[in-house]
Amino acid sequence: GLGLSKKKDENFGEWYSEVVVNSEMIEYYDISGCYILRPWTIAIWETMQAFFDAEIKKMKIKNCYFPLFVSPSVLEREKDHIEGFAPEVAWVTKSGKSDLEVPIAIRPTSETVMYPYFAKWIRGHRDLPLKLNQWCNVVRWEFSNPTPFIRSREFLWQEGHTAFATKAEADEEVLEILELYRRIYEDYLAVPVVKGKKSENEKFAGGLYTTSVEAFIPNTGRGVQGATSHCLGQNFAKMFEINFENENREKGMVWQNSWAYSTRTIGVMVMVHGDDKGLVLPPKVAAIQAIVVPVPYKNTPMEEIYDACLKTVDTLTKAGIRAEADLSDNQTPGWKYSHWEMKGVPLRIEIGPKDLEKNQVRVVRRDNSAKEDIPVSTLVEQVQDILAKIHENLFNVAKEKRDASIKVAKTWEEFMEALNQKKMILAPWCDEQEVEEDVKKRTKGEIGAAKSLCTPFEQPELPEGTLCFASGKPAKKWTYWGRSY
Ligand SMILES: O=C(C[C@H]1NCCC[C@H]1O)Cn1cnc2c(c1=O)CCCC2
Ligand SMILES: [Mg+2]
Repeated sequence: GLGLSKKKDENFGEWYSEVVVNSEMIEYYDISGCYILRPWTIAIWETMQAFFDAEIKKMKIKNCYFPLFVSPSVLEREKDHIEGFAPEVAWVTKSGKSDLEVPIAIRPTSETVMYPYFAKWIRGHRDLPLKLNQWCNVVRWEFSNPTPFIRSREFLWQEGHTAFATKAEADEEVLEILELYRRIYEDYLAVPVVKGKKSENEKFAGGLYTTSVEAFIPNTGRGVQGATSHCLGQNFAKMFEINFENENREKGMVWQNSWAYSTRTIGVMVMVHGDDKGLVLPPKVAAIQAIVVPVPYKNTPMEEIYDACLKTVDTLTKAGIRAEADLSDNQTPGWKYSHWEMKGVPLRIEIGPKDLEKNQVRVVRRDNSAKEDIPVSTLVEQVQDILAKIHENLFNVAKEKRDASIKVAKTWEEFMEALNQKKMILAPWCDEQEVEEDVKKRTKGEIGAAKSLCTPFEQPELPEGTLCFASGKPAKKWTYWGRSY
């Protein structure tokens, strides 16, 4: 088929939109901010889900399902939680022709849906820890520019909600889940992320502290919050009276966490790895890892070539590699090459007459276009090795680009220069909330203000006397700053 009409480095927004459509991941929908997720997307989502679901099952976390609908009294119970978000809540006000007595909210997240029942189910310390997760959709009626996967009015996610007798248990789980999110990005999507803590300003208003994995899109110079793992402290326990009787028969409130990753992960992967030929899929999440294409030659009999293609698919499939053959007889090999490149299939395997003669196949990598002739006898192990190399290369290239986008800034001038160069800025900060507010005010503009992205757990050395880049007060920590999605 035809290639992309937009280039990644020239018109990122339109390039992205074209890639997600031409790779058959997304179909646009008639309601703004809503998108159809096609099988090519769901295959990616299911692979990550299989990993994450297995991992949380090892942690004795159980899946459940709570209703989509929330009654207003409950939704508005936790004040800080809701006031900042109220405009984003979608409401059902009618059924058929008649108005509902009381409007019903559609869940934007499920803390308030679940926690009245946590209060009911948790009586004594034997009921703890209570650890639930649900795979569902949520609705947030966002107004800023909708972007497939990155910012949509409905999205798929998992949301974990856990309750413990002690803070120590909650703290430990927050980091255990955060490590799973790092693995989703780095081990499955080949996207480098930074683990860190959100500022007071940026944390989940209803919580005690928020940790996150932060990605970065070099082309737009914007950070993107990849996934979050919050310790809620006892805030919601107080609101919803979730308390228990401990061993000494004392009444105590539970310590809670909530954590989520969403289909936003897929958008980050597209933005980071995609190129001017289309999507580039990391092998672990590719629905098809190797596409076998027959290359006819003048009057050679096609049956032999087709048989070789099907045999190759069979051999690879038996070894656990997701392989398919494109034997459609109404497209040229060249058309097929660009079609499967657009869809981001990591490996193409070409089989023509000379390959038959030499009992070999020609393998072409999607990430760097490298070509290699491989004897059929060692096909499986070589394909497995190449797929592993593709993941590694995608990660390394993305990490180099991300690291090249990081700039250290110690003064306001250096900060502003780096910000305007679309960098992710690592700066010493006094950790004062008003100073962050001030940075937002001073950087406000057409393309959005800068804000803190996270305070990385890996802190560089902070020499005595280092001053905050924004306030000039004594700096307390190194923090990443930047514009964001
Ligand atoms: O959703 C969370 C916190 C928490 N929810 C559960 C999973 C982890 C974590 O995302 C924050 N949040 C974001 N956005 C909104 C809300 C909200 O609570 C509530 C109202 C509408 C918009
Ligand atoms: Mg939001």
